[in-house]
Amino acid sequence: MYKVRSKMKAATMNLRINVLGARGVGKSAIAVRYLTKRFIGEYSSGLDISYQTTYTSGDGPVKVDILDTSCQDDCQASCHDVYDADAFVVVYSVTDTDSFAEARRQLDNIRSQSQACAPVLLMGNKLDLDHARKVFPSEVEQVAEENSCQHTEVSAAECHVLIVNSLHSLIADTVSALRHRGRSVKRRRSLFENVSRKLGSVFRRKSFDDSSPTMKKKILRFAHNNRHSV
Ligand SMILES: Nc1nc2c(ncn2[C@@H]2O[C@H](COP(=O)(O)OP(=O)(O)OP(=O)(O)O)[C@@H](O)[C@H]2O)c(=O)[nH]1
Repeated sequence: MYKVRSKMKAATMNLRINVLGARGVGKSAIAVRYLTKRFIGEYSSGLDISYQTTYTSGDGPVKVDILDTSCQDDCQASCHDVYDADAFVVVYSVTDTDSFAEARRQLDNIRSQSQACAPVLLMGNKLDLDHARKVFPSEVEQVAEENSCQHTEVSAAECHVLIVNSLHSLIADTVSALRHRGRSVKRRRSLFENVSRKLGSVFRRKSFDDSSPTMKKKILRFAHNNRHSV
């Protein structure tokens, strides 16, 4: 009897996450924080940038394309491409009610497009400016519930931990949703942009440990409420 060795590799899954939201809410800051753990303060505006990273799930590697959309608000609302993704991060600023209204419009658009069931993370940014908060948790919870999406609040300026945990949770949900729907392999055009190598020399490292005591408290409270580990 001969032993037959299978050389078949587990299929690699590709998925795309689009980051949407009003201008200046911190979409680029969040994407760059997730990919490099760093915050540089100023980011190029007016261009869609696609980044690629690999997430390791229990069933093997998952190639993740993150599209940081940067078109005008009215363009985002009408541009079909921005809704062509497996999952979405919809960003608003906790200090800006207009940006939250724009986030609601984006959620409506996502839910009325072909990706109506795609996992969505509603992300309030600029939590370090909590003293100037204009968007309150009760209304966010209601909108998140109406749209069946996860929600969290972060500060791209202060800490990467919640951003990383929230995005990993979104990716894990997306992988299991796609596997449930029986999609093992999906190929998408991807543009690789190694932001770490390109911008690494000008980044200033800032982590949870560097955060102020007040910020640490806020982060721990949100981590507890959202069941993340810091
Ligand atoms: N205080 C504070 N400022 C932030 C934070 N995140 C981003 N910013 C600032 O907000 C401004 C806009 O950030 P971007 O990441 O360029 O925002 P964007 O949504 O990508 O902007 P567009 O590409 O023009 O749509 C920059 O000056 C950032 O430094 C944050 O968590 N806290």
